[in-house]
Amino acid sequence: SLAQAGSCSVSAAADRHRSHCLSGRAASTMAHAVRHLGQEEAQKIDEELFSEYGFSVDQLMELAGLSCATAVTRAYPLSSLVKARPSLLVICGPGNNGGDGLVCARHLKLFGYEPTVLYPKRPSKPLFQGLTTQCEKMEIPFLTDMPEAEVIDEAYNLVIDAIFGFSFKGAVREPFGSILDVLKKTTVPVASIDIPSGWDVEQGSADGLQPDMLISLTAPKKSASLFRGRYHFLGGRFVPPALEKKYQLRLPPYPGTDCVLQL
Ligand SMILES: NC(=O)C1=CN([C@@H]2O[C@H](COP(=O)(O)OP(=O)(O)OC[C@H]3O[C@@H](n4cnc5c(N)ncnc54)[C@H](O)[C@@H]3O)[C@@H](O)[C@H]2O)[C@H](O)CC1
Ligand SMILES: [K+]
Repeated sequence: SLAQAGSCSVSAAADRHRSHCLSGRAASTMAHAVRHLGQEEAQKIDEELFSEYGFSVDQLMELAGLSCATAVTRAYPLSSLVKARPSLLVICGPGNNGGDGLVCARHLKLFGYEPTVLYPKRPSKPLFQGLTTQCEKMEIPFLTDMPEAEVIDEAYNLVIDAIFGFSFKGAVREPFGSILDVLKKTTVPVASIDIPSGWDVEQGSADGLQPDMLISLTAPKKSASLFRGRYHFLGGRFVPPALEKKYQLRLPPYPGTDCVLQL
């Protein structure tokens, strides 16, 4: 309200809640602030980070995965988990979204969680082999099959969906169609990395997965406006200002040294 707006000061704590503290007009301006990217645009920015800006995939994947682990820890701190063990299931797909999932699992293990990974389609590239070895050496178990929905609800506090990101297109192919069908039947919260898997990157999916959390990387994609879960975070604090300006991303300022921001 306007009365609240007058009493709000700009501080790190207020930063996260600033849209509640602004006047109606300013708040609606804020709502338009972060740009939502189309699929081709997201892929173009990604490509430019590698070609023009000299980043390697490994670098950005490490920062993306660390952001995801940090955001998950913010939304579901160890003290909030309902099961006796801090168990999580991380489902990784065949592309870079799956790679983010492996990095996220490794950091979550370092943060005190007990992640288990399902990684049914593994690319032969050294990057993904390395990330798999790192998880195995961290004593993160890998499942051979997708468990039934009831087993997931019984065994895990949370599922991390790292199946598809911004390059997903068309009808879901196996084995991921069956995996997503099971995931839709589970009642434990799902945290999706970058895109809720199975959603069209721009149009979403009316009968698709409905995650409790979405971690948008670099900038939210168009379908993020249809996200109805409790937690929407932005991560991937690696965008050079010149690139942000070129694509008019209008990213909200990350507080202090944080690598994530709740939207
Ligand atoms: N710039 C950034 O923000 C970074 C984001 N990262 C993450 O990378 C993904 C995008 O990765 P990419 O490899 O381009 O694609 P995906 O992981 O989305 O998936 C490609 C993978 O999936 C297969 N596939 C596509 N459609 C289908 C389908 N209908 N059925 C089955 N399989 C499908 C395709 O064949 C490929 O194998 C981004 O979202 C972020 O999570 C980087 O980690 C860092 C930079
Ligand atoms: K995903």
